[in-house]
Amino acid sequence: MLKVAVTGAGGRMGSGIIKKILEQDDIEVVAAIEIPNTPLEGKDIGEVIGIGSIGVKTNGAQNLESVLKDAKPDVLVDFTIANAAFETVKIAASLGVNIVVGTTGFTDEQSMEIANIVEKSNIKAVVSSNMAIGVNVFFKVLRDLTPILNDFDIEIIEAHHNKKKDSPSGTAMTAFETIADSLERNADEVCVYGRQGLVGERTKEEIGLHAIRGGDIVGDHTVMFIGDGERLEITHRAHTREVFIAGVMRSLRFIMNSESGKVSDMADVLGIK
Ligand SMILES: NC(=O)C1=CN([C@@H]2O[C@H](COP(=O)(O)OP(=O)(O)OC[C@H]3O[C@@H](n4cnc5c(N)ncnc54)[C@H](OP(=O)(O)O)[C@@H]3O)[C@@H](O)[C@H]2O)C=CC1
Ligand SMILES: O=C(O)C1=N[C@H](C(=O)O)C[C@H](O)C1
Repeated sequence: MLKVAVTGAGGRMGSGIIKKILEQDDIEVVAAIEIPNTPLEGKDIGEVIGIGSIGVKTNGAQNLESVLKDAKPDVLVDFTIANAAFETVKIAASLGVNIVVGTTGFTDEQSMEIANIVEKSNIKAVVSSNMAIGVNVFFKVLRDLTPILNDFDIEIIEAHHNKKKDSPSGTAMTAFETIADSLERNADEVCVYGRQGLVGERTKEEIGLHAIRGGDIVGDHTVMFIGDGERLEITHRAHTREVFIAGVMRSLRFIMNSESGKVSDMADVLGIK
């Protein structure tokens, strides 16, 4: 049985992951962690997420280290916010707990530090801005397509629900980095976040990133390749969080056989590198 701790256990993704794990024969939830000093402390997480008692208490993240020492999970799954996830990764790694991280909004420095921590502590890790199969095929298509359309103007648009805290989405940032990398452009120099005011004509190199927020949109991403007289648009739309949760289940089954000391991504999990 694979033992899993979930941080952000009461959130949209965390609660969905716990519900899905309960349907699996080979995976179990052994710890549920919420924000530090949560008023939910001590309550059964099943009651908190509306499915009735499952025999796992909710803990505040201020006790993360002792909770992990007691519960001894094989893997910690984190869908929270970047600064919290960064601290959680440090604690999990120091205890030799493997990690599946879907949280987005890390700075470049945090992402690099996570890779260093994983290497130094020799844990196993899957980190991905988007766990949906379709999005990871979308990234692969972008990698193949971009060099062919290298003289087209490229713009990225993402749309998400009105509760999302980070912007642009992690997926849009991964798409941007994939494209900039394929074109051998310096990501810091070519990134343009939205446009406002007298910005002048568009440069050939720039890549625009635009974020829409509203209602209950689960997650849409479009890359527009715009030429003179034609344009090609590649779009992925998530209709339900179940697609991300399915990716987490695949990651959990993949991780224990993955390489230690290295951050794997969903392309590794799906075998589409
Ligand atoms: N990789 C992927 O496929 C996907 C990634 N995501 C990403 O996952 C993250 C979470 O998204 P979502 O579930 O919608 O967000 P939610 O806000 O619904 O859930 C986040 C949860 O984490 C809790 N939390 C905050 N800080 C801590 C902490 N220090 N320790 C433990 N729990 C904490 C929050 O509590 P409180 O509400 O009280 O602050 C909340 O319950 C985002 O970064 C999002 O972009 C989302 C979907 C798919
Ligand atoms: O916050 C969300 O909801 C999502 N976040 C991820 C991101 O930032 O890319 C993945 C997905 O789009 C949903």
